Amino acid sequence: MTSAVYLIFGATGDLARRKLFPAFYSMYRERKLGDRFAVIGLARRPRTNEQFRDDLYESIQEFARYNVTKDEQWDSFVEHFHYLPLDINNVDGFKKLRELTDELDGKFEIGGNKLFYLALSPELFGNVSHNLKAGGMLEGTGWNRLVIEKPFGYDLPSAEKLNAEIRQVFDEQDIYRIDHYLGKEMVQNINVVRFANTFFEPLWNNKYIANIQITLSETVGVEERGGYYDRSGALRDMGQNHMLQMLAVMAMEPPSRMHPEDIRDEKVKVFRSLRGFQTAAEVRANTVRGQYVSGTLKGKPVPGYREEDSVNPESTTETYFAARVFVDNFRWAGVPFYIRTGKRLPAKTTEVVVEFKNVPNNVYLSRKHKLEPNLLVFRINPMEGIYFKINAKQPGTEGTIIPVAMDFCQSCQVGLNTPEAYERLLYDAARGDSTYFTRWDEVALAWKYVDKIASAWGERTEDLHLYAAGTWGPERGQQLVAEDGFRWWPVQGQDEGEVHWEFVQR
Ligand SMILES: NC(=O)C1=CN([C@@H]2O[C@H](COP(=O)(O)OP(=O)(O)OC[C@H]3O[C@@H](n4cnc5c(N)ncnc54)[C@H](OP(=O)(O)O)[C@@H]3O)[C@@H](O)[C@H]2O)C=CC1
Ligand SMILES: O=C1O[C@H](COP(=O)(O)O)[C@@H](O)[C@H](O)[C@H]1O
Repeated sequence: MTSAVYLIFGATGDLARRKLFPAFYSMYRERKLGDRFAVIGLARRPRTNEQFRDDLYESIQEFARYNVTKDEQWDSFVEHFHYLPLDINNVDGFKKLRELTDELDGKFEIGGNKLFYLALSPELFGNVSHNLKAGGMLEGTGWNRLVIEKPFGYDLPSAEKLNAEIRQVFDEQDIYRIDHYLGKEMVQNINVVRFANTFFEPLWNNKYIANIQITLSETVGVEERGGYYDRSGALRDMGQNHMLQMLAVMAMEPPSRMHPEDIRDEKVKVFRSLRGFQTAAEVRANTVRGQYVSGTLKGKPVPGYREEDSVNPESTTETYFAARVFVDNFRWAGVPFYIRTGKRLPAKTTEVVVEFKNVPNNVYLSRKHKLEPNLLVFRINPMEGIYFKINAKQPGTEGTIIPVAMDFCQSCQVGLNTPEAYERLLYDAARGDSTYFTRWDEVALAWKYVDKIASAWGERTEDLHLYAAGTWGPERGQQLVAEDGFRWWPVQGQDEGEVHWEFVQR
């Protein structure tokens, strides 16, 4: 349990409401916060403490994992929450902030530790850092940590600028860059499955693995987020961060110890080994971008991307992105990693599928049995589990071979109520554990890789493939995998009952 004053910049915003406040409540209920903490909500609009606490209650009621009622437990939780109107661009406000922080620090016996959470648009990050220093917020005893949200820049040059601004004030070790996928239970489980079991690691290489597929599909459209998304697109919104991070976790070498820097060093080696694209033609051959047009999802008609209110009606921003990625090192030479993500796809799901090579000599071929490859599937989100597909004899037959599943359904056992990524990450930042936050060199290398794609795409728009909402993206996305003799394995989503592992006996 760590004592700290949590300063939430952007406390009236969507992220704070949907993720951060519910995370505080769960941490409190699970006794991870203890009693020596305070939370100061900061934003420009005026709010009294009472109004802020009412907003807090509503957000927890709507989004938290625990039920909440206005009882004694609530009273003792909410007394830790305070609000201060503050314009980040005005340093004078930071003096008041210092006074309130000191007052709460004394009242709750915190000892000077401060965690600054920037739930803000990234253009404000530099000014906040500067004014935190100028306003005297970083002086005194205890630690000061900065938690920042994605997107971390728009490309490598803008990310470098942002980083330089922040680094004028904070050391790298005190900066916690959020990639909330790293906070997901099953992403963290990938390392455990890989490094705590005897039978996966010997197979984890190009001798036995044919390809790895990472799918991050969403049923939601862009809705009211067009202001941000239309400038970003799927490649920057998901590809540069969540998808490449998951790829790195799958591909990294075992670290010598489970120390944050050792783990991040191994991920950096993966990023350095990514085969960068040299020409626009290479980019076109290995990537696909698409944009949804109107279609039907879950039986309901939905508008196309360009028809969304918050989007430019002539937008060429991609809402779907797929790529064939190679990690040019000893372990992975020749193994394609296929990654894809899209909005308005038929299912909300994140899955990582490892497709193994077939046995070297199929002794069953004479019986006309084409063996299905073994699959190991990490089901990340929203269902959580690990799934293994193997070939077995169908009972009662002369030797008919069928694929069967070994299915560890984590969410069936512990429910969908496992800690949310934000809870875990907030807790880790407060404890000073940066394992599941991205280090600057990872972020920079990921931008370097993605920038090549973005700039090749920027040169032409002819290859923006349109796909109907409710489908699995453009046909070209299927071809990308088929060209290598593979296919996307169907993923299991929560939203679409018809999407399932149709070839597996459950
Ligand atoms: N929402 C989400 O689910 C996710 C968000 N993110 C990232 O988190 C960050 C915040 O996103 P989100 O909450 O959606 O954004 P919102 O636009 O909903 O909130 C922005 C917040 O910033 C405050 N703010 C804006 N300007 C100032 C200023 N000059 N001084 C003080 N406060 C200011 C606003 O309050 P006020 O107007 O009162 O000043 C508001 O509280 C972004 O970087 C976003 O990309 C990342 C992943 C998911
Ligand atoms: O970072 C983002 O992630 C969400 C998807 O997150 P999930 O945890 O719900 O899978 C995505 O909708 C959003 O566009 C992106 O900014």
